[in-house]
Amino acid sequence: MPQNCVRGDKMKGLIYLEDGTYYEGRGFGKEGTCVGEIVFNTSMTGYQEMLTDPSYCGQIVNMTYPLIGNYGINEIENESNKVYVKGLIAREICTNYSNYMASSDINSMLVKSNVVGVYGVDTRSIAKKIRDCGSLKCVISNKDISVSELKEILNSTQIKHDYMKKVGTKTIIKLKGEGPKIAVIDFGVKQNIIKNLIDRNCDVTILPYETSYDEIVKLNPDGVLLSNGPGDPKEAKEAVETTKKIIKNFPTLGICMGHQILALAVGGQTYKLKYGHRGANHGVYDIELDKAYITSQNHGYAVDSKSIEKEMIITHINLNDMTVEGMKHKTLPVFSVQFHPEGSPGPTDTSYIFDKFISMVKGE
Ligand SMILES: NC(=O)CC[C@H](N)C(=O)O
Repeated sequence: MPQNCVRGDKMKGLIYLEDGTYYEGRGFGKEGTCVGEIVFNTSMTGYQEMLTDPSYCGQIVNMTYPLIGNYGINEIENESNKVYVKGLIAREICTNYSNYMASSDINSMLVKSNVVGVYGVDTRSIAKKIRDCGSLKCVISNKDISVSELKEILNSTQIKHDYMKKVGTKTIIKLKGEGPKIAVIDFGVKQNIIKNLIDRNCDVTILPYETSYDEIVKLNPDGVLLSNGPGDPKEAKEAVETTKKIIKNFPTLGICMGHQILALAVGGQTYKLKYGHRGANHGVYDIELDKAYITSQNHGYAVDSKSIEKEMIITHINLNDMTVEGMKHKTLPVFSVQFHPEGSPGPTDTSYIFDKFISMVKGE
């Protein structure tokens, strides 16, 4: 059993936010300094899924749950084959894990993946700060560095918004199955979305997000899934154009980024939320089923409800802030959700979304 000692027990850790606030803690993970958008996640578990979720690409994640690492890192709960989170902030880090599945600890994972970590700070007060100020640019470091040096780094570093290019498959991946042929447009797809399709016997083809409409037609899929992914949906201009054609000809499901791209494709608008939704217990109301669900969420943008009214019907709303969580097309077999029906981390109570999609694809 590894000892509960983080390599950085003596390592300094500093967080500096663009409004001038700074926090002193200790360092862990890879020794270094990184700049990114700071976001907070309120899940009590699921740090491994979060670290490997491509939708977090470029972001520094502040975990409000006070103990991170206690069940270790395993070979199974990866949402991709890389750590995409840029930096990690925790109240307390545990490397003395206790779990039969674990084969490594969170500190080793961050070191191996070149990810900077800071712990020993009040992550709940940081979350409150983000809630008050809205989305913030941030720099964290576990090097021997001063606050004024960090400020300088923050001001001189521009955050590049090219995350979509960094994630997702670059080649076509085929996963044979006996059921419906599903083409997944990969904006940074989570493995558990693919797993949900495979569990339903689908024949899955994962396509780079820049795949042309003609190439999709050649595959002759029974349905198309627009995946989750990082960044601003408005940057996926070509994908929006391709989606306009896809929805006229194929049953389509959009998840998270896919939902936002679908909104843009029907002439709607998306906007940046003040501080986003990231957690495993966001209440969502399914209007058609008259039922509330606890969902897993990770998004910083949302669909403007008024802007989609002409083409779409709103099917789900967020019970905290009443933002759009799901919609369906008025005439075409096309629908989408902002939350994550695959959970991971989080409840899988809304996995009925996948069943609904498969039924739709089969024309049931
Ligand atoms: N998980 C996702 O697909 C996130 C979508 C988009 N990048 C957002 O932050 O809103």
